[in-house]
Amino acid sequence: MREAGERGPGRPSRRAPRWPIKWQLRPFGLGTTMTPCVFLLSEHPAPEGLAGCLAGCWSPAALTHADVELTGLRAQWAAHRDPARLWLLDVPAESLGEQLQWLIAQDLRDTPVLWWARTSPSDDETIGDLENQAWQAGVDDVLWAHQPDRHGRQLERALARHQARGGLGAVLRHRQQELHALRASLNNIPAPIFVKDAEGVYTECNQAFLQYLGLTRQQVVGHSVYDIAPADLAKVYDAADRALLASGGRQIYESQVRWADGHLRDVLFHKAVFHDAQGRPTGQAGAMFDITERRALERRLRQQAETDPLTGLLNRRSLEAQMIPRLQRAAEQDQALALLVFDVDHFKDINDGHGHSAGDSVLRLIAQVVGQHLRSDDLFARLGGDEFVVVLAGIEGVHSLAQRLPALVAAQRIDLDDGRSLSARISLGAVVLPAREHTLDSAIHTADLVLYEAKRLGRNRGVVMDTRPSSEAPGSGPEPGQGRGDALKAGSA
Ligand SMILES: Nc1nc2c(ncn2[C@@H]2O[C@H](COP(=O)(O)OP(=O)(O)OP(=O)(O)O)[C@@H](O)[C@H]2O)c(=O)[nH]1
Repeated sequence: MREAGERGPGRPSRRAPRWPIKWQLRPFGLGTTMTPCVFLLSEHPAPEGLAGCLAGCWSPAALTHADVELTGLRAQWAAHRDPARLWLLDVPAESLGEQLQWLIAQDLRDTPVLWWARTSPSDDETIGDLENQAWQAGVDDVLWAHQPDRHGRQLERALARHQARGGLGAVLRHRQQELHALRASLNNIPAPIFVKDAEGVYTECNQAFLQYLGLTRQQVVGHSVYDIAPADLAKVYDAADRALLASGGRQIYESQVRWADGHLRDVLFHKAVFHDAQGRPTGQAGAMFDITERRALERRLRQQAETDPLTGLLNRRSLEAQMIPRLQRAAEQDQALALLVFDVDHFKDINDGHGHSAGDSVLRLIAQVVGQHLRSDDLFARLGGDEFVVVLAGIEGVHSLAQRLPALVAAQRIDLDDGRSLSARISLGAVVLPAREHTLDSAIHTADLVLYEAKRLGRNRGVVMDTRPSSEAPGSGPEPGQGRGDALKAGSA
């Protein structure tokens, strides 16, 4: 039996009968060996010609196995299903396709199916149409009742074709074995794998996929991402699927997937489209790779690379990186820049007198106290040793902050492990720089000069220098006690 739609064997030749049908059927294996064969009979009453011919060429033993049954076919079939029998199925012409579908469902695809058509069309065109229709439906050949001289050859041809290709059933069995092996392989792959059709419906997945999501095969196959994933993630997958199908190629992207335990995991998707014979995208196959641990490690490494391990503040390198867009924006938008630099007074004495770890505690405490008085968009970094820098998001409040911070630090007491306690002081230099291009280094250098001034003035204080020319200063004028144009303002804690 051919698969529906397969090309037919072509029109039988119209030659004169050569042998009686009995003789023609004998050599084709329809004798004692009983090649399984299904005849679809198109009309009532029974085509006795055919039945008679077949009976005549059958050995008596084989004939006892032959069912010549013209009605109640499906019930008979279900009761006596036996591929070694000859089946004559009564099929009206109009339901030929339907009957073939039913036969296909019976997995009889390695059995030749011939249609005994008792219709006697008058013209070649009608014959051709009906034959085409039959071949399209999957019939191996059409035996016209009014052309008995051809039947032997037609039957021979149909059987030979089946023998030559080992029977479509064998091919299907082989394919089923391949599919089985493929599924077994997929199930052995630890990465979750899935296949979806062009509408985004899952058609296949492996065990790892089911385990990863904590779902059963029934919950996945036949369903879409909207059935198995949280709505927000399903939208992401759906958009990616559509983009992939439109591109017709491959896709790699990162997203998250709700794990079997309900937690979200970071996942890398690798997907590719597959196409039909005409090159149309018919679906996609993909694999998921869990990158949660890798992402966490990357985050840790990035954090280590960007932060000062003692205080958790930005280090100099990441401050530089974050300052690039800020300095650029300040230059483009004519914004002044406010920057504070401070260090611990006589820090060496703290280290020498209380030990290095006491010095570390002082640095940590200062970072914590100062950090509490900054805004989230201010940048706070430890430049190294006991030197810190703050870049304010705006210049407002720079004077009060410069004066408050030394006092806030001085008010802290640090309890040491040996029961003693100590306090620390800081000196701070702040600059307000005019709106033009600056580098971080030049800004820090200017602030450092102001910090030295604070040290010179006796430490434990903040000094502010506003380097803006008065023309750039806002109309509000300086804050009380604030100088302008390279003026210094010092305040002690
Ligand atoms: N505990 C500790 N000490 C450090 C660290 N890094 C640098 N230091 C010490 O910090 C001290 C810095 O001293 P300086 O800034 O040169 O001088 P100072 O004693 O603070 O004096 P002034 O700045 O003039 O007030 C040195 O003794 C360094 O060894 C660190 O991570 N932890």
